[in-house]
Amino acid sequence: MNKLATLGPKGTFSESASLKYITENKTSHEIEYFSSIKQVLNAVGDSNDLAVLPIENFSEGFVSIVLDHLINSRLTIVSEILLPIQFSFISNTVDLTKIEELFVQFVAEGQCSEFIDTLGTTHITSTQSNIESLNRLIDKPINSAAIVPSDSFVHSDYNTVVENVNDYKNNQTRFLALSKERIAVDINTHSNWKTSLVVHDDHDRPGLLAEVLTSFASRKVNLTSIISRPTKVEFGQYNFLIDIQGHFADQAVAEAIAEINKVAKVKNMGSYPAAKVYLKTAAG
Ligand SMILES: O=C(O)C(=O)Cc1ccccc1
Repeated sequence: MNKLATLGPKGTFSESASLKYITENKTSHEIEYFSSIKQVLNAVGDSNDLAVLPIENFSEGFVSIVLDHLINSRLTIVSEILLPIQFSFISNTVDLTKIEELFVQFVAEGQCSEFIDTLGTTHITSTQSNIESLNRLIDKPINSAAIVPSDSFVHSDYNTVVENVNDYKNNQTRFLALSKERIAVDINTHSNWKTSLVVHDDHDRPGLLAEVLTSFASRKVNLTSIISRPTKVEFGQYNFLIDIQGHFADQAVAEAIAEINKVAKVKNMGSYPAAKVYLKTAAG
């Protein structure tokens, strides 16, 4: 059976995204849970043919460890999955000034920064996953607290529960399904595709990025995101991860990529159906 690697233990948002991928794509993957994002990245292409990991949060932006691995790997993006993300603060302690230690996952910490600031000087212990945060609280129930997914715990088990401690009520995270092999999908099965590219040029020169962007603009290819990451080879050199609307088999996209190829190195990370964005509700 094919195995899908994701961040565990069971109950993480990454697991929810994996289940959504399996259901929507009708695959028969068995989920294998790893205790850190790094371990998931090491497993895909080795023991597992697929991985599902968070790549971008609504307020915190890109998850650099995943982004950097993706840029430097031979993995292909086969799907994006968007999930609404709500966190709760839980503790057995009622007087919040007595809390000595807060367990919070490193991607979650920034998303709940306003609430965490209200706790004052509480020691923050960074965890690898939100369910690790829950388990660490269960192991150390006195004078500690955790920030956990809102549907991951039994309310009556805790004396203090503060719901929706994320800074933005419309919080959401985009996950990617990464494959070691390209999976051929009929372009006609979806109407709304995205393509991710990594663009790099060793020779820093004026106007290169403008030329790249013009190749898309002149063909009315819409960019959905552009982000630079240091190459970590030479200071001041960057890879650009560019997401565009469309499939690499679309004429306009193919022509733009061919043109960019003449002036810079382009790596095609894959074309995949675009996820539907959760719109802001009247309640915020
Ligand atoms: O720990 C989890 O539940 C994850 O899947 C990682 C994560 C952390 C914060 C927001 C979304 C995903």
